[in-house]
Amino acid sequence: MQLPAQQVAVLEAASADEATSVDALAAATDLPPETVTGAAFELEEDGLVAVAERVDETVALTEEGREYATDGLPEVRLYETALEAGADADPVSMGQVIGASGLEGAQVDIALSNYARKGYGTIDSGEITADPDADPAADAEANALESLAADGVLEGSEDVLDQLERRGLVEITESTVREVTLTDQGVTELMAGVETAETVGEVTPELLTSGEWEDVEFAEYNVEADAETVEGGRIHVLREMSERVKDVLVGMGFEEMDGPHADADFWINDCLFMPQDHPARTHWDRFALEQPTHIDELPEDLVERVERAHREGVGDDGEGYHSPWDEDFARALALRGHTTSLSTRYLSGTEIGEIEPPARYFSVEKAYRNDTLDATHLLEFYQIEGWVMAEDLSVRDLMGTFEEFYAQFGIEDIQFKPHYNPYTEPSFELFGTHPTTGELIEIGNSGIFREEMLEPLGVDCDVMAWGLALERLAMLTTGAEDIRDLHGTLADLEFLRNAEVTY
Ligand SMILES: N[C@@H](Cc1ccccc1)C(=O)O
Repeated sequence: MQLPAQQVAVLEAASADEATSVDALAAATDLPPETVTGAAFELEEDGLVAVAERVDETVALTEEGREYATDGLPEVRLYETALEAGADADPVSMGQVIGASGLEGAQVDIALSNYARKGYGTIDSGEITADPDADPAADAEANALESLAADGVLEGSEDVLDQLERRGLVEITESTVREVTLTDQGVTELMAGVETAETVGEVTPELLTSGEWEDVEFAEYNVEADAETVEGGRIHVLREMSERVKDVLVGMGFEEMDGPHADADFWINDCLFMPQDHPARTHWDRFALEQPTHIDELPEDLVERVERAHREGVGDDGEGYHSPWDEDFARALALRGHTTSLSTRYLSGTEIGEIEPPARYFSVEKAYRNDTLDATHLLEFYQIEGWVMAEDLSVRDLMGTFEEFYAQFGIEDIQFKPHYNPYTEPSFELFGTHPTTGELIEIGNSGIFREEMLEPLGVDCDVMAWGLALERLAMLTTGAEDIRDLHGTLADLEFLRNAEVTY
């Protein structure tokens, strides 16, 4: 009989006595596994082979699992230290045992939450006891970890495996394994002689113009064959997040602001009543521009009013810093350290003319700071800037706006902390709880703009305002624990492929 080349290869590599896996056949035939699978199904249809399927579980230690396999499970370490401290006789202070155990950070919680569950002892009102009969050598979880680390073989029951998976110490992956065995008919055909039929995988212009297509045999498609996973492109999760934030704010009645990334210090700081000798205005914190160094145009009358506010203060009592002020310093260009520069531009009337209350504006744009890169800081990040201009605004309005905004992302537990900004009074920092670590993370800064800032800008009603961090919001909604997983060179591709913007 005649068969396509791949089928002949698989048929010849398969055995009647034992089942051969697709991977083994792929190695033997030098064909990709998906081609072998396709050929095997074709052969099965012709009754020449039997294809059996099973699901294989592979268990691998996670980084944390590997760590515990070497150092011991935190609860076992706690137990051993408790024994040394004599907690098998009398209760001992927890602080003392934890200190002596060398357990740190999250490991302390892990130790405590597993200690009593596994019968190592009790923990009650700050004191710990150790059950003298407990036996760490018989700890099924520890033994399973050890055997996995030593020879990749898991010893232990399904329950232990489940528990280890729940604790994030092992990762279980399932894969379908297909095995091929020759049937009697296959053996008969092989003995009678199987030849390779030339088959054609696709129609080419040459086949069509030469008319050869009429005589060739076409390979059949098998839509069930496993194929290589093709990762398509997608919109970056931060971009999606930013689009979603914009939708939410537009839905709340806000209009969008737009403006330069590199801007005069005048708009970034001076209009915010930030004294020119403020520490955030030193070259340590800002990215200055080398070329051009200064802005060309600033509205003269506004410059004059801002200078007066800095030098003489504002209001009847002339309160303020009475600090020196230099126009050349204000004209210097830098990458904006916050997008509040857009707010000052709009509030001053220079962008779209005088704005009448009630009005609401926002932007979701990049800001740049010479910070130290860590799990919650990037050198460039997105700020969700916003402000509301109206008569008689209060802190309740500010808090209510945040509650309404964050609730749309499923965040219902924001917390406020009194804060200080040179340009707002009162001021509040906002915090949210990280969904997996439970840590409070700062997600924004806000307040009610001071008269010293608003008067020179020509605004004579209340303005409440904020700058929220888009990446931090994304950490709360996606569960990313490190801002660098979201973007930058260390970003985890697997995470970026799968992360969803929830709301
Ligand atoms: N500019 C502030 C945020 C803010 C804007 C407006 C009012 C109050 C605070 C920051 O970057 O942290």
